[in-house]
Amino acid sequence: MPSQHSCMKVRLIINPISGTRNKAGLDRLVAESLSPLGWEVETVYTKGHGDATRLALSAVEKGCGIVLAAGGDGTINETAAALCGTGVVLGILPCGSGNGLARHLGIPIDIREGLKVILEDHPEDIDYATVNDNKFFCTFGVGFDAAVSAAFARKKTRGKLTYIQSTFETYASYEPEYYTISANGKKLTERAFLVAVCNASQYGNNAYIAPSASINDGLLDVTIIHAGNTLSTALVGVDMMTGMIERNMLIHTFRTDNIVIERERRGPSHLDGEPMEMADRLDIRCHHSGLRVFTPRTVRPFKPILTPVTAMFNDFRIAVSNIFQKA
Ligand SMILES: Nc1ncnc2c1ncn2[C@@H]1O[C@H](COP(=O)(O)OP(=O)(O)OP(=O)(O)O)[C@@H](O)[C@H]1O
Repeated sequence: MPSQHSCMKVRLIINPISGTRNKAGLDRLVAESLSPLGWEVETVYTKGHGDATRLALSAVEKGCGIVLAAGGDGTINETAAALCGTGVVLGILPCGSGNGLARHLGIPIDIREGLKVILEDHPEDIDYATVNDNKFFCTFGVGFDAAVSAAFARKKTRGKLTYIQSTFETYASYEPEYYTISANGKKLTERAFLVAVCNASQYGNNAYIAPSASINDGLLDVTIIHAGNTLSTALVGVDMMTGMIERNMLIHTFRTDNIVIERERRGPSHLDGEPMEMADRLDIRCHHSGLRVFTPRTVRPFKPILTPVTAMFNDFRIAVSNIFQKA
């Protein structure tokens, strides 16, 4: 198969604890699947937080032209952070619990199908963003979503069911906070359930917090969920899972290439689903076309209800087949 990246040195970074999928034999599966491209694939494993950045940086230094990351949004974030502006192409093999960036880009969650995207050899430049110099590629948030990320990180198990459990547990005791938001020459202060700044359309697990977001428009989609009562806030969740959040009365959305969020004190936030304690002032910027990623040549356009429901059935099918497959 002719490839613009033939004879390329490739590093495969695997996070063994991401998601619930068994990773035994994944290195062999990747090497076999990509053998038609003639790439020299070296596999390394992460041992803890920050490892994927270190391993991706050393891959760049060694002259690798491609780095493949097998994990969830945390692993993709750490890997991609080292590749921004280098021209080295990131390949995403979704093995996480949420897989928000992969889902946004239309990369199949089935790993064998995901490998076909790499075989298509179709790299594309996408935007990324920074919050006080920390990079994110999918979503950043303060408020309820940050609290859920922190709760999820404390759990001993991973996967979609643990996310759902963390969401309900957090919801039971969550209190909205005040935020002052400055963007596009305007300033507003309000008590919000959450403020999400989105480079991509979803948190992961088909939770569409910004269904219209484009990842290569040089802009971030901001979704503010106003503080409401228990029922109206629960309905936001339903609209988010069906891709209909923009029509919800509790939502305020806009686009910008930079935004400042101020809160009363430093506190929880999340970057691509990874919890992080951050400052009271959050300076967020979009960096246009800063990362090169393998993407599918064709992606079906997003359709409310249809796209999320199809994805949900597909996830179920993959979960069942993963039970019977080793890798
Ligand atoms: N060997 C390891 N042991 C424990 N933690 C690890 C290891 N390697 C990486 N990590 C950390 O695991 C965390 C979770 O990884 P990741 O986000 O990829 O999976 P996930 O949370 O299951 O998926 P998603 O982010 O899509 O929901 C990251 O913070 C990462 O730094």
